[in-house]
Amino acid sequence: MPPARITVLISGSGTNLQALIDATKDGSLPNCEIIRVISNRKSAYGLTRARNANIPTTYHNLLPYKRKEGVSESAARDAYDADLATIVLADHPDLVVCAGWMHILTPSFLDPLSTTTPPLPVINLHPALPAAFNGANAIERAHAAWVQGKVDKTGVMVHYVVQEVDMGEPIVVREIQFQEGDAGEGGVERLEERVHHVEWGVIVEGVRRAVGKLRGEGEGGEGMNSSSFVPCLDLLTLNNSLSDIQMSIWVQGSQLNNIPSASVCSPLDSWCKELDLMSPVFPLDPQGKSKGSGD
Ligand SMILES: Nc1nc2c(c(=O)[nH]1)N[C@@H](CN(C=O)c1ccc(C(=O)N[C@@H](CCC(=O)O)C(=O)O)cc1)CN2
Ligand SMILES: NCC(=O)N[C@@H]1O[C@H](COP(=O)([O-])[O-])[C@@H](O)[C@H]1O
Repeated sequence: MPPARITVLISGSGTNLQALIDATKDGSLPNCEIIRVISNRKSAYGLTRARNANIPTTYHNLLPYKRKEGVSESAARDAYDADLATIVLADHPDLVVCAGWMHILTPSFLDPLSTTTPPLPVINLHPALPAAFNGANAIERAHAAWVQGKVDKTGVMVHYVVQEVDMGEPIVVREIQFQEGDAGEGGVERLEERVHHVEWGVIVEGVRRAVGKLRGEGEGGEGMNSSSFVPCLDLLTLNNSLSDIQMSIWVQGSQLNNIPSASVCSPLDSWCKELDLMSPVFPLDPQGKSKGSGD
């Protein structure tokens, strides 16, 4: 079977792109190839990561569209997105991954992809739980809600992209419990660091599942212990210590319940091992410099 062709959209440092690049090389994302990286920001360090990995890159900026005489903001965005779809479709990818893409995608982009045969799926990494903090700055907003006592956890998900922002069907969801150390000076930054470490694993698992689904490999995707796999189990809640994993079960974005890991049946244990979630070692920080900022 030829490798799955993946196009990645970025806007910033590209640490999640780097996690995908590393995964295609170390075997944790088997038979997948990143065929192009597209950024809306010229200075995005993710473009450097792509070039270092010999992956074709495209810089697709919105400003020239907005500067055209007599063109409204929405018309400019439509034209921009239509051209983005043309760029993407020219490579005949199997999957598009938004890894920190900081534009809301309009139907001018989504419609051409959904009407190809087969439809070209778009997935997105979002640093929040389903329907919790949709849109930009989700980590900061979740932290503010925790400080105000409104939430006791946040998380990361990969979901299918639909027009309604961050409301597409979740593919993988992982909860993150707030910690005492998230309060006070530097609390947001400490939370962000934990969120990013979780993201680097979740984005790989999300792509693996989306590719598995494209290939008709069932819920868990290739390599999962699918015979005993609990299909609806998409979520692991890691509280402060890995030794005490709380399992929550989400189905189609709705949380069903929390069950203490002690009562977890063996298939889940094997699933945990399969995903290396029992290990205290999260995915290594993708190589390359620390998070930069987009321009
Ligand atoms: N139609 C969709 N587009 C996008 C989705 C989606 O689910 N449906 N996911 C987002 C990613 N994203 C959150 O995960 C997100 C990114 C950016 C914004 C946003 O408000 N962007 C502003 C501009 C911000 C900037 O340029 O700095 C905007 O587009 O006006 C919201 C959500 C990817 N797109
Ligand atoms: N709403 C989308 C969104 O907030 N995406 C976020 O952008 C960052 C990209 O980091 P990276 O450039 O280092 O991969 C990630 O934290 C990702 O969750």
